[in-house]
Parts: sequence; structure tokens; C-alpha cells
Amino acid sequence: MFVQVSQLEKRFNDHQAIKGITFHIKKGCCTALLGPNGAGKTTTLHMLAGLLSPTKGSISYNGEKDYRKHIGFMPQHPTFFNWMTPVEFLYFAGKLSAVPKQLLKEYINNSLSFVGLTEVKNRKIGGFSGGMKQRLGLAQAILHQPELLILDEPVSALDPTGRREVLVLMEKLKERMTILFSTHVLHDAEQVCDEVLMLKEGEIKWDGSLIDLKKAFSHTAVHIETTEPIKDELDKLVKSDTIHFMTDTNVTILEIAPSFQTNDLLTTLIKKGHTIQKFEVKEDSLEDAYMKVINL
Ligand SMILES: Nc1ncnc2c1ncn2[C@@H]1O[C@H](COP(=O)(O)OP(=O)(O)OP(=O)(O)O)[C@@H](O)[C@H]1O
Repeated sequence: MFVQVSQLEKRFNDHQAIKGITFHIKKGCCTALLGPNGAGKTTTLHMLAGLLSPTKGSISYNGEKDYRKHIGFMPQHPTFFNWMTPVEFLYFAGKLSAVPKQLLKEYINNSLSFVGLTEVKNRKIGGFSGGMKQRLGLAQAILHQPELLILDEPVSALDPTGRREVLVLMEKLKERMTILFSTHVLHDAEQVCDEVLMLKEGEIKWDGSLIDLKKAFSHTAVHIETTEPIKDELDKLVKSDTIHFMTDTNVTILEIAPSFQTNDLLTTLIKKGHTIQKFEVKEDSLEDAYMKVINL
């Protein structure tokens, strides 16, 4: 266990945004915090980052209560002073997070090099693109070499190139630190996360690994086109209730559990002399599993 969150609640006047959630963040893992608008993701991350105090409940970090020095945080909309340069901004941020003076220059150079902003380190931030600003936000969050990096929507506001750049950086950071990030971009979450935490209306709907989530809620669909009907064959090979859809033009769509061996199905159909015009296997994505969990 690394960070333990117990019975955490947050109330804004008469609105209970977080309703007593309990979970832990595993050391060395990359956890995606998912959920619809208003689910309570930002509120949870702000409480974890120490920016918002919980109404009830506790957060402990390896048993420590004041763990802020171990955390790096990038807000949903990082704000900068446009007249500053990245070096000036990081110098300012480093002072705030109490990076020792003798290490600050080295840390700033390392962070800027890591996010690919060395060449523009003395230009005014005001002229930067959204992607460059997001990478500078990341440089600020990792400047003091935190053990836990919390990122609120790190990719949502970016174009595909900017998203890819940030995802590549997150992939590299995974080797050095524990990451917790929120996002609406499920395709991207699927690329980098190991663990998934899903929130809806302030309650946890899923807490577990991406692999277990997909095992529990995903199916594999197989699209088969043949010259002759294959219903008799399929009835013998797969349980009849898994046959989802079959047309009279010999198109079959099967929805099967992930454990089903599609290779065996294809081999048997070929052995029986069927002419296969199409055999396409499509696995459900995180998005499919998310829709099922959120609508439960
Ligand atoms: N400062 C605040 N005052 C009052 N209500 C708030 C405040 N901050 C958040 N809320 C409410 O708490 C709930 C959770 O908001 P939060 O921003 O944490 O959700 P979210 O999952 O991050 O949403 P989004 O995906 O839209 O960013 C919402 O109903 C929101 O309106």
C-alpha cells in the first residue's frame, strides 16, 4: 500500500460531491481516474494534492499525514505568467516547493530536457502552443522529483500530436514514479494505465486493474462471412446463447467471452470445408467496459 484513502467525503454547502470513498493507490502503478462530468474527479485529486480539505475521512501516505513534499500536481488548467520564460517559471515553482537552492538549476535543466523544452527555455511562455504549455506544466509537476504524480486531465485539451507527446512522457515517467491521472479520453487512458478507478456521482463504481475490468466487462466480437450457412457447426462449438446475430446471407456476429479460443473456431470451420470470406476478431475497448460500468 502507498496512499490509503479512507471514507473520504467532500460537501460543498448542501451538495455532497464525494460520498465516503475508500481506495488505495499502489506504488509504482499508473492509475486512471475516470468518470462522467461532475463525478468528483477533480475534487478527489484536489483533496489528494492537499489543495482542498476533506469534510470527513482521511488520506495517508505510507502512514504520513503531511505528505505534500512527495507529491507533484498538474492542475486541469495550468496557469502561467506569460511574460516569464520557462526557466523563470520553474525557478519560481522550485522555490515554492522548497527545492534546495544548490540543486535547483540542475533540476530545472533536467525537467526542461525531459519535456523537450530546452531549446525554448529562455523564450516568453506567452508565445507557447497549448501542447508546449502542458509540457511546461508537467515539468513543474516533476521538478522536485516527487514519488506520486497527480495529473488532472493532462491530455483532454490537446490536439492529437500534443496528446501523443504527453502520453509518451507519461509512459517514461511511469518507470520513475507512481502516477494518478484523470481523463475523459479513454483510448489514451487504455494506452498508459495499469489500474482504473471509476467514479460516478461521488461514489466508486470500479476499483481494480485494467485487465480485470476488461475480463469482467468486455467481450470479443467475431464477424464471420461464409459462402454457406455455419449455424449447425456453431451450435456444436459455442453455446447457442452467445450467438448474437446471424443473417440469411451467411454473416455471423458472435459475442464471446475473452477466454474463448477464436483460433479453434476458425480451424474447425476450415477443417469442415467451409469457405471463409471474412473472419474478423474485435475486442471491446476500455470505452465499452466504461459504458457498461457507468450505466450499471
Ligand atoms: N467549489 C465548489 N463549490 C460547489 N460545488 C462544487 C465545487 N467544486 C465542485 N463542485 C461540485 O462537485 C461535483 C464534482 O465536481 P468535480 O469538478 O470534482 O467533478 P469532475 O468529475 O472533475 O467533473 P469534470 O469531468 O466535468 O471536470 C460537481 O457537482 C460540481 O458542481
